[in-house]
Amino acid sequence: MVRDYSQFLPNTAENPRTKPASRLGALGWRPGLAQQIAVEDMATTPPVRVMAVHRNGLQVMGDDIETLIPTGPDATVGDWLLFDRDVPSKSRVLRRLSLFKRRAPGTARKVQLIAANIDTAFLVSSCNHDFNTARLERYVALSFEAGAVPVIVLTKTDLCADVARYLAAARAISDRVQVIALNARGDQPAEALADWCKHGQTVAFLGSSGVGKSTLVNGLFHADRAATQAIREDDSKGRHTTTRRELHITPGGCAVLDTPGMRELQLTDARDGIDDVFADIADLATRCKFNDCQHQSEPGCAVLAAVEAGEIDPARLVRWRKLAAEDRFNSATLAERRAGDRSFGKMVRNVKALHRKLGK
Ligand SMILES: Nc1nc2c(ncn2[C@@H]2O[C@H](COP(=O)(O)OP(=O)(O)OP(=O)(O)O)[C@@H](O)[C@H]2O)c(=O)[nH]1
Ligand SMILES: [Zn+2]
Repeated sequence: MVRDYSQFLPNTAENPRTKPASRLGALGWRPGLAQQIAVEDMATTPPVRVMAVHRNGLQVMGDDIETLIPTGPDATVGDWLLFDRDVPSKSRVLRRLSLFKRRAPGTARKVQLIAANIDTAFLVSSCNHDFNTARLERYVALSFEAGAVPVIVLTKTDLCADVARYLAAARAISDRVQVIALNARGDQPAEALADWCKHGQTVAFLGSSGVGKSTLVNGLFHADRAATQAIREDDSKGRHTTTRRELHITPGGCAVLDTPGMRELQLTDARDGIDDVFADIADLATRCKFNDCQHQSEPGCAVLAAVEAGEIDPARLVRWRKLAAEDRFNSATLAERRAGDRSFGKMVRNVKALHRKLGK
């Protein structure tokens, strides 16, 4: 059977007038999702996107559908469902193209879905003392792990005398991550983020409170959709102004997520994402003499050799170890944690010792 998905594809910029913009297209519908459903089923179980998660259900939207599905499907904001008209709560969740998740606090194994089908994760930091390399590395690892493309956005360039220094530090994080710097309050955001905010794309903003996420979202909408509040001048910390967890579609057809939950993301099962950020170190580690090399003091350790040779920044090695340890700890079950408490404590001491040894 030949499937024709053309009607579900976003209109291209070249032919915006050929037909009215498909709502599904603006919502992010695309071939990777369309191939999960037979064309003849599109009418009986039409695709809908989860626009918001409420206490009493999921707010979904599709072509000619806008409704609340009572709690049932194990879905999160950004998910695509095949809407079951007869029994909405039995709507099937489509395979995700990306997924941000975290472990529920308190329990060892329960996974909470945060956001699904995010194409680009804007990792926002301002050019002031909010800037923290380790935190950005963590967000980059999470984004890689989730399957989203991370882009680092440095804000408040208008208040900073040395933007180049922040740019250099952010660029050093990974050569796979683009970095942009801007004044979020000006009219730069829409243009600076345009490459990632095209019709049919879904983007999310991650970053500490007060770094300018809502301001950037405003810039994309050219309107005051997300309320921004005055920042406390003294410590560069913003007040908590964002409380919603939903997708908004810009006039240009880009779905935008700005959710508080994304800030508190823990590293869980993010081993691959971490290795992507620290690809150089992870590569070297495969060349250590011992398979289980801890890169502490083992003979034939390729990582330590590279540090000694000045090829690897020792501070970066320390951050990699911390991130990997955090991931291991968060990913472990309660039982594993208990059993591992002793070795975890030992590992922490080892990292601290390495810290001291390297004079960091
Ligand atoms: N001068 C200047 N001010 C900015 C910039 N970006 C954000 N601000 C200001 O910083 C304050 C906080 O910005 P928000 O956009 O609310 O920050 P947020 O990241 O959304 O904060 P939460 O909602 O708490 O997570 C506001 O007063 C903004 O106007 C910037 O690039 N330059
Ligand atoms: Zn080693």
